[in-house]
Amino acid sequence: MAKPKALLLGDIDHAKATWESLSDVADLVYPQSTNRKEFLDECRNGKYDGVVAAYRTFQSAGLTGNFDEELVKALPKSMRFLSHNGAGYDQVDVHACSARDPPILVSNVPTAVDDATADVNIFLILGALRGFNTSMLALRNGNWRGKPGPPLGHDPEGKVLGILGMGGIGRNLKKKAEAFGMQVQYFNRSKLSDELAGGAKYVSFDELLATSDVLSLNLPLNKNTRHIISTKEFGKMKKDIVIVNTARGAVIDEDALVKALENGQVLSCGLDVYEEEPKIHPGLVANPHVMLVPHMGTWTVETQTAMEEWCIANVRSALERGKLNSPVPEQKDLL
Ligand SMILES: O=CC(=O)O
Repeated sequence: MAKPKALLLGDIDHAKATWESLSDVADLVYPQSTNRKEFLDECRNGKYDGVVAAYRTFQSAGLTGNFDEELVKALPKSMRFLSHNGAGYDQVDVHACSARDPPILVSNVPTAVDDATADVNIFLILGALRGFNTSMLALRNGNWRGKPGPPLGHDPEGKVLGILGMGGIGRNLKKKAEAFGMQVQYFNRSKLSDELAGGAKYVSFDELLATSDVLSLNLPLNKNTRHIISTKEFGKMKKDIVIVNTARGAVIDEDALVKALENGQVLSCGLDVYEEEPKIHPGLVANPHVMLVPHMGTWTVETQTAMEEWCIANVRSALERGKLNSPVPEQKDLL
């Protein structure tokens, strides 16, 4: 009997041997196309017929575009599983995957990303509180600390950290921030159990905005969270708040953020993610009070390896057991 096929969209850099070991249960197939149109043509021309599971990376959107309704409809009927390499899966229209007949079940990578992302979060919190960017820029421009010298920074000790979105990364960040003496409060769609909250105070969204010294965005991007922080929300915050985002750029309205920085409502911010990556709002690039990292939350050998292994394990499980190990929560009714 012919083996099922497994399709790779994007690159595997660390777990190559594990990917290749899937050839004991599947024929491994790779796209020849170099853009979305060609990929859609390949799908429609039957090149991927027999593909049961696909593995995709965040960067593969450069080839296929987002997994939107058009793409989902073009995929072969044989395809039942999509293993997405990333915690955030806003590039995948899960609703379209569920609605297709037969549905495509989607998995993501929770937990493996938590430590590295929360580390970048802490780096950005400390950097933005201390205002390191101005003097780091001055030094590289040959001006030592710049003139008239950098403004004094602020200690994390005793500051209130508001975490918006208390999933795995938010909870990991909480523990790290407490080691720096920060007091943690959070808002989440639902209150966590005492055990998961670990003593962090649950507050309303408005209270989080009004009483945090540092606000960290740790929630997924979806239609309910796009621009969850915009002009109205900045207006409810403490003056001189520090904003940090390692989630997805579009949870903040970048235009509104630039204005809030310019009018002094926001003291400084630290960003790893942007609304239109790899483009960055010129108002952010121009502002020395903004720490900018080019989407590197999970960019470590250890974490990238763990994420690849995780996704391949999802593909193997799909092929061998007809089940994903870490299905996305939106599809729990389909399982
Ligand atoms: O951005 C990184 C991820 O979603 O894992």
